Amino acid sequence: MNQRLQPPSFSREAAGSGVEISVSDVRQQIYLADPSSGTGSPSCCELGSAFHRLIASLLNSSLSELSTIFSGASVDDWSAELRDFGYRRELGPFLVGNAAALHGRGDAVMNLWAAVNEATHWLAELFWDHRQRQLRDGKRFNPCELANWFQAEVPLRLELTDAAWTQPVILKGVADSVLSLPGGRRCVIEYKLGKTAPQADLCQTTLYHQMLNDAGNSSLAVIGFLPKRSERLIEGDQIGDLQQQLKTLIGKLAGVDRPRVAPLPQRKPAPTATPVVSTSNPTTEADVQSIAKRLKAALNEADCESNFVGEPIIGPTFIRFTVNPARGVSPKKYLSIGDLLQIRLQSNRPPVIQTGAAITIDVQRPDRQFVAWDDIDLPASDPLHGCAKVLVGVGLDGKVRTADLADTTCSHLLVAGVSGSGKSEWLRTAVAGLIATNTPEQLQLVAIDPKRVAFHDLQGSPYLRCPVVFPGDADADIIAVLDELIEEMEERYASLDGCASLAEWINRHGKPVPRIVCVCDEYADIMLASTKQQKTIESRITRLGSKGRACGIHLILATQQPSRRTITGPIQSNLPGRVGLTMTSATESRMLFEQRGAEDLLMKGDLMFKDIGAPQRYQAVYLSDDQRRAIYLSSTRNVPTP
Ligand SMILES: Nc1ncnc2c1ncn2[C@@H]1O[C@H](COP(=O)(O)OP(=O)(O)OP(=O)(O)O)[C@@H](O)[C@H]1O
Repeated sequence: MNQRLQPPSFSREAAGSGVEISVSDVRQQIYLADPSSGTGSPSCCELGSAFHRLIASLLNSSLSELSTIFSGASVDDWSAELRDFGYRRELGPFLVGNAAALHGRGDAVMNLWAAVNEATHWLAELFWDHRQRQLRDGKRFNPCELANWFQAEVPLRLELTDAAWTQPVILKGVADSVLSLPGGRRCVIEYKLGKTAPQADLCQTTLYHQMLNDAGNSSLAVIGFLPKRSERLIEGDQIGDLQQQLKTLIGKLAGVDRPRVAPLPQRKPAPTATPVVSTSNPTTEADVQSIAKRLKAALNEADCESNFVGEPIIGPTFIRFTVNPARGVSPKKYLSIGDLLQIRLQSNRPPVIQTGAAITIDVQRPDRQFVAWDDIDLPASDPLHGCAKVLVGVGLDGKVRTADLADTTCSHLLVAGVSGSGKSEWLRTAVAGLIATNTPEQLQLVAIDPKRVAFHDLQGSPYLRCPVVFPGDADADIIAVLDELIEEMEERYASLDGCASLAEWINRHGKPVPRIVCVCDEYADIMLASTKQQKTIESRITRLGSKGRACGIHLILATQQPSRRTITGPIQSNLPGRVGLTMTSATESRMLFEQRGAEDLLMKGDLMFKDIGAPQRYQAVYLSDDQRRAIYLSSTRNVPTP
């Protein structure tokens, strides 16, 4: 059964003066919104536990055992000895003892074995490096010293409070491992076996990190072992925004946040845009009541008897109704009645229906409003750093949503949508937002434009790092452009001089270094030119995606065709922020968000955005051609600095 369709059931308990919630609950909720992992089946869980026991047991070995294991002459010898020892002590007995339960699960067992190989090699390398350091310092190699720095299965607890919450939340969980380094620094480590859910794993580790008392002086690492080892190490001071977003999610899950009802926004239509359904009268409260009545009747007709929860919320593009299914009605059923609701509500497209803690039904607003640039407040800009926030759109609460490129959860963005969905407009407005909040010393743009119309107006802008690249022109060399960015990235890393990030370097030296944003419309057109080109471009994107953020280099890539051919594994995992405009099918929506829904969006800048948790719906900001040109060609920041 599709787990996403079940309402979440959290192990919420009243814990004296607060609501208790576990880190696994939070992870599960993020995972269900983005279920790209294969975790969850009992046999896999059993293998996962065996894997964790194996690592803990290796690290708990005695001095004489470790000395024997590490008596060989190379790191490969150490790795082989460690693996064989682990097999004899933990894995072999586990496999024999569970032979019946593992019958028919040969693939899973082979995966476990591959992960054990990767993990023992990782440990062998750690011990080898430690030995080199000890020898360099004139000390005797003592493997137990390093092993003792690891503490396995560490129980953690944290009380969270917030002025907007009705009561505190007690967060509990058990971290896989805490590494205590000399000098007091600590690192939370989560070991991941099998295909990981990167976002859920990062969030889980971030919470454990926050639960350490000395979170400011510690870091976190998520280490995956399948199909190959992958390590993601993050310094504590880089995850402030993620922690804040997680706190908001926790407040919701624990049911302690106070509900908010947004006022009815009446925004100016954009000069060139026409409403989806023409109406001379703006939506009134009476109209909303009438739509609610028709919706209720249609739900009853579809055997989805529902109770309406709270007031409908009116956004610029649609009206959101929140409902609870009556007893006996499956939440899954709502996902199959979109076409009927569309007919009964006489709208152009089926409503967007999302299931989760409650069911939301987004009905097209009869007098669709567009969000004009002049009506929004741009994000604040720091006098030294500028601003790394990209305009995403305006939400149901009337507030502007931004994607912070400095944040790990959306350091690079993938944008997708059919022709006419508003993709190019979104990219152009995103670029305008960045220009308006930075000086040319704080921001440099690299624009790649296969359609030749998306960034035409940028030519001549003082923010361009190099002239706009028009693939197809004789002198346009995309690979060379990406290679130049990689070279810049490596140079920046080399000159960080002990600073954990570019931001820290800028603070230390008190002068700006430009953030570089490479924005590319229709990247799939370029990538799919040939198999060789695909591999080459993919490898460049992977390098920039995995290492670019810390030194201020970011990618924003757009495509009309979100398919397996264009959103390949490396691109999926290295471009974490997602902007989805209208798609042709639910399959495409799943490609980007792991859930359906984007196929029912209403074109013209109606979009979903996802960094952590479930995707949220926004209306993109509209910028007229003249305004955009003026912003592109100006050389000063347009917003006041705080
Ligand atoms: N945020 C917006 N607000 C209002 N109208 C919009 C918005 N974004 C796009 N539109 C309207 O939708 C039309 C199509 O947008 P756009 O050219 O960006 O689509 P696209 O997805 O890039 O399509 P293609 O790939 O064919 O170029 C625009 O001409 C504009 O009228």
